[in-house]
Amino acid sequence: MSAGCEILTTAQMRAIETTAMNSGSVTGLQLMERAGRAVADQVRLRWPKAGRATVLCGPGNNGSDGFVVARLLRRAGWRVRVLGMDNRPGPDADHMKRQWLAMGGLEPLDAAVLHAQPADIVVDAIFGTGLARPPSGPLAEVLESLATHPAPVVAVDCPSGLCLDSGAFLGRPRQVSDRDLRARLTVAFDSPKPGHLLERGPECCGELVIADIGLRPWREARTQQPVLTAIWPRFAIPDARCIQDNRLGKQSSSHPHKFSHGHALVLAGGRGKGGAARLSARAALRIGAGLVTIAPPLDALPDHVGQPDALMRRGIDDDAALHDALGDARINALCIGPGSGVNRAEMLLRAALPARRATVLDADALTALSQAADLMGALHPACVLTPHGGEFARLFPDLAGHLDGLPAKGPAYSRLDAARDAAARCGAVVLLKGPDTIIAAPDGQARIHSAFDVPWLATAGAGDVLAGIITGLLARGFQPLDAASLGALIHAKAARAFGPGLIADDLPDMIPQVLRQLTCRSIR
Ligand SMILES: NC(=O)C1=CN([C@@H]2O[C@H](COP(=O)(O)OP(=O)(O)OC[C@H]3O[C@@H](n4cnc5c(N)ncnc54)[C@H](OP(=O)(O)O)[C@@H]3O)[C@@H](O)[C@H]2O)[C@@H](O)CC1
Ligand SMILES: [K+]
Repeated sequence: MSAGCEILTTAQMRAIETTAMNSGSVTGLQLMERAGRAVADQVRLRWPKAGRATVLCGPGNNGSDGFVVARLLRRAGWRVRVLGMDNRPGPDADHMKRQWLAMGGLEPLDAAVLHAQPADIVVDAIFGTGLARPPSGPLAEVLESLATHPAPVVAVDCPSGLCLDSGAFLGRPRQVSDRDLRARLTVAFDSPKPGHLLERGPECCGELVIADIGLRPWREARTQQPVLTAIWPRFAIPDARCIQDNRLGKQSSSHPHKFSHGHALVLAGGRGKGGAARLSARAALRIGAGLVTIAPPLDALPDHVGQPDALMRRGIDDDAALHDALGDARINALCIGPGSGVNRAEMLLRAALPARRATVLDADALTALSQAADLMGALHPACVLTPHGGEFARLFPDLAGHLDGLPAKGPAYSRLDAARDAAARCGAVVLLKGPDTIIAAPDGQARIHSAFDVPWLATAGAGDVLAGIITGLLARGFQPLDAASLGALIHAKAARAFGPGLIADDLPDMIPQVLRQLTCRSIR
């Protein structure tokens, strides 16, 4: 699967910047000038009529970018105030500051000064990738008062205080707060960073633009493959790094047969409890699994008659019956957990995991896993775990614990770190659900999928549908990391296409429309 756009950590970004400068082909001053120009250009694009800008410049290079923005906006006819610090910057930063001082003044970076005069925009260039600890003293006061400032905020690289590796505000609770600094627009450089997409990042960055500052040759010269990518990123990016996957709609042979698209087995719960598994099974059919069988206990088979007719039914009462069913090697993907009940899930897992088929563990299967330590040891690389935050905390309490409390220093431990650590520990793919869904593989590869714009996806049964989509993709032969990533993408796209008012039952039937969008040429 083409994996979308690469995400760079702040350390990787710094390394690329250093390599570029050491090559002698580009200087730090040139990079700063390009960064500042990119921000000024975006401001002028959105506010074509010159107005009043207040630019807040911090102690490091983020602040230097701010001085460039101030200079370029002044040249473009804006009335510009700059609030800055009386610190001793490095030579490049000093150069940028002097260039500004040749054309304008410098007021103290102070909350009262910020509010002393009105502005049409405020440019936040206080902290960027170098934020190392929670802001304190007067800088913290400026940031607090900026959060309630009436003018739109344009953030240079990120809203200041946001840790670009985790998406948490350093020194602040991780939950949503009225005191969060929310930018209207964030202009970041070269590549998105994890914090743009995780936790508070997407909401607080506002519109995110990734600006090209000429570092591409050094980014591409690195030998290692990207290990962290954004799936179907929804931000503007200046190059063609976002490639779509064309394999989804393709038949796997020139004479396709239903078995060439796999056979998914969805284990269901007892009488009257089959709805969740039916949602999963319907989604597995819609995503294109060749055959889908729903398997409740024998006495619950009548619950599933004709829903839908394409669904096959088979009674599976116990682990022995599942073991028998798995004698058919064509059954190549299992879904265990939705509506199954915890005891039944545990029994089924004991039979299923040794068979080493591709297996999605959701809902009750995750609870069963958290209660039986030996099952955790039976997981294998073809398993996909799909916990939400609560299930994750039951499965990996120590990892979830790292996310509690105030993030005290950067880079803060992130949901990405937690998902990666969990995948490495259990040897399976972990999809940690949320508005920022993270999909992590045991080898460290990870993907982030942001779906902050579809809050109506948080509806009963939506998780069962996701489990079914992933199971169907596994049946079709997608690797676990790809199946989980594409599953998250298609699930959110289906919800987006339906719009508010969605119930989980609507999701599977939106899948054909999403597939047409994703693979329009190859599916026809
Ligand atoms: N990478 C690139 O390609 C390019 C990057 N560019 C730009 O550079 C930015 C990164 O610059 P940067 O490394 O100087 O970091 P930045 O965010 O300005 O802050 C560091 C300063 O803040 C200080 N400090 C830290 N925490 C603090 C706290 N809580 N309270 C108080 N002080 C604190 C810290 O001091 P120290 O920790 O040493 O005390 C240091 O002085 C990046 O975001 C982008 O805008 C472009 O110009 C060109 C291309
Ligand atoms: K900033």
